[in-house]
Amino acid sequence: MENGAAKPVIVAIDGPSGTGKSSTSKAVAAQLGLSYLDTGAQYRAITWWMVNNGIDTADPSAIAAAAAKPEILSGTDPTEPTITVDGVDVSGPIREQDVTSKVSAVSAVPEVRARITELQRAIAASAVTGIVVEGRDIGTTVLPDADLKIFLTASPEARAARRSGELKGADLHTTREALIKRDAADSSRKTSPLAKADDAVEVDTTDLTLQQVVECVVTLVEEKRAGK
Ligand SMILES: Nc1ncnc2c1ncn2[C@@H]1O[C@H](COP(=O)(O)OP(=O)(O)OP(=O)(O)O)[C@@H](O)[C@H]1O
Ligand SMILES: Nc1ccn([C@@H]2O[C@H](COP(=O)(O)O)[C@@H](O)[C@H]2O)c(=O)n1
Repeated sequence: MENGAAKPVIVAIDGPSGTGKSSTSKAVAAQLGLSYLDTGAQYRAITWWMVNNGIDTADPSAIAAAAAKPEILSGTDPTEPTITVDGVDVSGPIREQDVTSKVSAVSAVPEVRARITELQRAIAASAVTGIVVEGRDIGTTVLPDADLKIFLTASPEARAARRSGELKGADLHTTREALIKRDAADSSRKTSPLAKADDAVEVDTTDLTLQQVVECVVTLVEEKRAGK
């Protein structure tokens, strides 16, 4: 860049549910002074709006017709990420079971994906030092030219154990089945399914601590920046 400032670095982190995308992305972004975008929160926010406005989430044409209506704003400070819909803070309600069970159906609708993808690209383009963007299709569709693409994985057992710890001891079997069901829906949709980009680095987090995963990703970003 002309003034000698470093070029913004764009990091895409994708993977199935519970592999550690949010925890890793926030920590990496905070450590490296980058912005952070949780794209799952945006799909959850539009799902919350559909439910609250009486849209039938089993009816793709009703979802498509309403997709442009809600105003979704994401705050990208990794130490305090925010999400609002029409000015309302929805960071709590979007994590509730009702939204979780409906988000895959809403996010499969092409008009929803087009709208949210446009928002995501605009946010990434305006990140001054760079950004870590996490989701399901960031490396494949949203930011195919990202400087670094990571695809996190973990066994269903490890992911269920992590989630049930988070949900204060929710039943392991039920949690595992719910994760597998959501991943299957996200991987099999026609538009921009959950997938590893050909040029993504796969990191299996099953036997790694969160700290180890963060260190691994930070090292990969630093190597990229150094042109290695
Ligand atoms: N390597 C790890 N070892 C142990 N626990 C972890 C690890 N990575 C993340 N966790 C924990 O697992 C849970 C899920 O992590 P996180 O929310 O980051 O996953 P995610 O991939 O973003 O999930 P989702 O896609 O469903 O939002 C959190 O409680 C987090 O603290
Ligand atoms: N890039 C993305 C990100 C998320 N989704 C959909 O949102 C759901 C919730 O994501 P979480 O990360 O908050 O669990 C997810 O199950 C997908 O349906 C998406 O489609 N694309």
